[in-house]
Amino acid sequence: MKTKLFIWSSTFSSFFSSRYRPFQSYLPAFLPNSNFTSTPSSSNMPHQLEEELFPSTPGKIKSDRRTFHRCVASTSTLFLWALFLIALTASYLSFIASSGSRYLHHTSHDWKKHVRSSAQIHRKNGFSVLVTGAAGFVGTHVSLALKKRGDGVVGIDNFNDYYDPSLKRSRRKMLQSKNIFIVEADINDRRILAKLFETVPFTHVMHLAAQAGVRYAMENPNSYVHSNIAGLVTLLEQCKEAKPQPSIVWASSSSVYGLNDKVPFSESDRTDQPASLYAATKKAGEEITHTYNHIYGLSITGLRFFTVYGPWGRPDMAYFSFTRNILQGRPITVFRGKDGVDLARDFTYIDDIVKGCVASLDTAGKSTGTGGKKKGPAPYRIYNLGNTSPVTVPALVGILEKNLKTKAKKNVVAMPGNGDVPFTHANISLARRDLGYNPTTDLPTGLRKFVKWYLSYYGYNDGKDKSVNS
Ligand SMILES: O=C(O)[C@H]1O[C@H](OP(=O)(O)OP(=O)(O)OC[C@H]2O[C@@H](n3ccc(=O)[nH]c3=O)[C@H](O)[C@@H]2O)[C@H](O)[C@@H](O)[C@H]1O
Repeated sequence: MKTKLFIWSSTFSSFFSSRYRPFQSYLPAFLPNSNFTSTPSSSNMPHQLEEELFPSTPGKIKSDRRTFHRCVASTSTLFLWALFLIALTASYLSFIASSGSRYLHHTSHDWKKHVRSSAQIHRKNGFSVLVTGAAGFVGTHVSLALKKRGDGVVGIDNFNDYYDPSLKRSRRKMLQSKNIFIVEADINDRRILAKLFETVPFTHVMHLAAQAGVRYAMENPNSYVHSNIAGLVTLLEQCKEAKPQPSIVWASSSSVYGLNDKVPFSESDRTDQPASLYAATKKAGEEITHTYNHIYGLSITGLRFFTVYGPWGRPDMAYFSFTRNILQGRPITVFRGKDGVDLARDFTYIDDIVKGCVASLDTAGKSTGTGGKKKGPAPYRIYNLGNTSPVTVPALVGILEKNLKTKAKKNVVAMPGNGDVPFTHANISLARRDLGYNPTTDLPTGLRKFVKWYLSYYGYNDGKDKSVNS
């Protein structure tokens, strides 16, 4: 708060002094002994002489009356500025008060009761898991799977509007019906994180909160730094201090392979040539988590997800927006690579991803530190979670057309230089070996399930289309 006030006052005063330099030069007119003058050379000069030597309008000598009028005008402007400053301070204080009350709300007796009940474990040797991004696509599915088998699950999500927040609220409703409580807060909020860890000794953190989307990074780069870098560090700081330290499994991305063209992509391949800021922040996340593993003994597992799709998915992704446009008779834009080559993705169905996440939690191994002190080496792992069979984007459109029984209006354009990569293809041998990961859903099967969900969720089955703003 002190820092904020300082920034405020210094911004205001520098603005004020640059804006009101002319006003300062009039002050000596009614404060004869004042040293508050704008021209250093004039500090010891009689007022009349100064006016003659430095008239405000070159070539003209000002009359006393004009000076007087300006003084009056400037005094009233100063008064208006003072009012403005008071209003600004009042609104700042009310903002502080409201965020304080949000914090109090979050830490109330009722809040703790909800958190504890949600974290309750209902199986032998079960986990209590903090799921960040729990109202997100993968977060929702993983939370449900953990709860179903008897683990305690508490969610945290900031419900931002990167895509339609009403979809996130519907997911939350579904989780609530299974007694999964989601705290509405940003992972950058240290106080709330501290309260959560104070309330529950989490055994694991499933960190899925992130600013997703490859192309949006050109529109809003700072949101990636805020969530994927700053948010990650805030969370790790909390985890490192926790007693006991939780084991952490988190979502990296296939995009870290960037311009790598060795296929299929293996974990040991180059990841130092990201093609987008999104990819760069995920790669940075891998380095940052390594540091926390090395210094503080946090057990870390990073999962490189390959274009995850399915029911309750993300409206910003191609399969989702294509479905919406096809149903509404609107055109879709299909990107094509260099020399007319089709783009391809190793599309991975959500249920397979969930199995990979849960297996990662099960095999994570313990963190070794406590209260910020490392006691010995802890596991640091990275796995690809893909499907191992890339499909081209036109083939994806074909499958959707078949399921929707509607032809798409396609605009085929060259892939813009906006962070996209031409193809992805996962080598999943490591995940198979260590996690028993074995994807079983191909794209036609997965998209059939997605379309079924989409039609029902957006009311097509009752003849309504609620997806216009999705
Ligand atoms: O694996 C990941 O790490 C990432 O996967 C996902 O990124 P992508 O693989 O780029 O998925 P997605 O946008 O669905 O585009 C799919 C294909 O459609 C093409 N595409 C896209 C839009 C469009 O209008 N036209 C088009 O042809 C496009 O060129 C591409 O070839 C996640 O969004 C991201 O958050 C991250 O998790």
